[in-house]
Amino acid sequence: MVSNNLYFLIDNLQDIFLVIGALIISYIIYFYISYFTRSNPLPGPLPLPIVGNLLVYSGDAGKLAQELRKKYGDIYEIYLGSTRTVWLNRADMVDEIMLSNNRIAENFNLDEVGVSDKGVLFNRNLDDVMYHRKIFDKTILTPQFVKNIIPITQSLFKELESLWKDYGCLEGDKEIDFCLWMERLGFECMLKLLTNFRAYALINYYNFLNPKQKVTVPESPLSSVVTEGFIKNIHNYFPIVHHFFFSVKSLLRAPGKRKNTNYFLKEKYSLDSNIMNIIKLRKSQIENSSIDELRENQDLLTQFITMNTEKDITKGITDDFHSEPMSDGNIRQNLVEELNSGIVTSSSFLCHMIYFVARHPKVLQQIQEELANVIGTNEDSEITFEDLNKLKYCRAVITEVGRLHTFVPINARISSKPVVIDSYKFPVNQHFIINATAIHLDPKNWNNPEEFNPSRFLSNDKNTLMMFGRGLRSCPGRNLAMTQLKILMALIYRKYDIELVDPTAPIKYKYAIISLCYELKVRIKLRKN
Ligand code: HEM
Repeated sequence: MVSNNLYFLIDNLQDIFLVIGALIISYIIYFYISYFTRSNPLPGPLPLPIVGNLLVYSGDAGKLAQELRKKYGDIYEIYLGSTRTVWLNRADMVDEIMLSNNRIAENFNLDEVGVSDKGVLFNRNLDDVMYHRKIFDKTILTPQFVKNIIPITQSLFKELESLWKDYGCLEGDKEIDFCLWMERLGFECMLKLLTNFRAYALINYYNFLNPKQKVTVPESPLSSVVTEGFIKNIHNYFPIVHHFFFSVKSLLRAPGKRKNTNYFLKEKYSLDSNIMNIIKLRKSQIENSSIDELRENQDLLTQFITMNTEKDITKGITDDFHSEPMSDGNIRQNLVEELNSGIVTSSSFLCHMIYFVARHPKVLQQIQEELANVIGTNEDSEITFEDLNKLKYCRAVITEVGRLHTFVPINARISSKPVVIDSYKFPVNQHFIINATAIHLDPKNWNNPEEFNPSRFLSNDKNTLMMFGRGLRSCPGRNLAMTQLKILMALIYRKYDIELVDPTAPIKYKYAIISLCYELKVRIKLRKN
């Protein structure tokens, strides 16, 4: 009896395997028939079913884009999972497509981390995106808002200098990791600017480095927030998105991937709950304050929370089509994106600038001459918005760093109408990847593109520059970032000499949507004159 049942089971199992095998083979045949008969075939590696070309992806999309360009030319196609993406590598190819307001297709796993239906960067709800962008245009993009970062950065830089002094690293003989200090400075500046809270990240980091001579951390409503953990969450935000974006959904939990997937989900959860605690705290403060008290400080968080409520302090930045308050999910995600971009992108950028300038003494000399001419020789004087506007060479240095080392090396758009590129016709909803690095290093656009030469931006028009993207989805923090980078440049270079511990080593960064610096060992010394 038992052996009869066993034979029956084995017979049926064989049938089941045969059916599954036939289905798989049919799918593979169907996949390759569709592939070889697709319209507009472009050069590119042969994709595999389900994973597409993701198996060739080793973690750096910027480098991959360059390698593929060498092999396949200015336009080629790559399958990210089952999505066919067309990669564009020349400035004249991207003009029209950059005007589209749509960035991310459905099947990139971003729903898993809750970023595709909230905020701006990866949100697929275009009505929400454009609404949030309108709000940004009336807040973070305005000169009134941007100006606030100047006193905040100057005062926090003084706090940093005093900690550096106590730490004994201003004599030029002690190594520090500039990247970690700048992330914490950026964190305090952005937290203050966007939420009007302090978390004392600089002091906490000093205490971590110097456990025997701790500095007292002042009382703060955010004292329950563990700043080092919070900063790690923020640092990890783009790596989280990168992990999910460049993975096939069915393999996210496969051995070898599962550990990272779980780690990143935990980090995102922790980031969200830290941000939610800040929102709850501000909401309770709003409940207990009059509208006049709230008007005294126009931080972004209070504006997000009060818009379209009876305590609206925003002077109507919303529009006629949106009469509801912003949802908690959108407040949270917008704040995550602003904080993250303001902290990690700007501090990584600053580290790259320090690195380039340290390797080009003539550029440093010109920066210092401009600072002396515009701001004067008093190394502790207040720096104003008007001073910063006169720093043309410093601006050129920042722009040249952004060109030579493209911070967002590849960018994405989806066509919102049919488009013709290089005589290929593409339908609506075609996914494009724009290789900004290739455009920044194209000899057709730039003389000696591999050379670090800030002076090119004193005369050259910047038509093909993609440092802050382009079109309706260009970076809304561009004015803020420029101002903050200039003020930090001024505060650092008018007073200190910075030496790379290993001047011959390449800078340490990894690709994670942006180019994320994770270590910059330097020695700092007060300037002699
Ligand atoms: C050096 C610093 C920065 C660089 C190089 C940079 C670069 C970029 C780039 C290339 C994009 C994509 C634009 C496009 O697709 O056309 C972007 C988007 C964005 N950036 Fe920045 N950014 C910086 C700083 C900031 C700051 C300080 C903030 C805000 C506080 C910010 C907020 C954003 C947001 C919210 C988006 C998404 C916009 C959208 O999807 O419509 N960025 N940034």
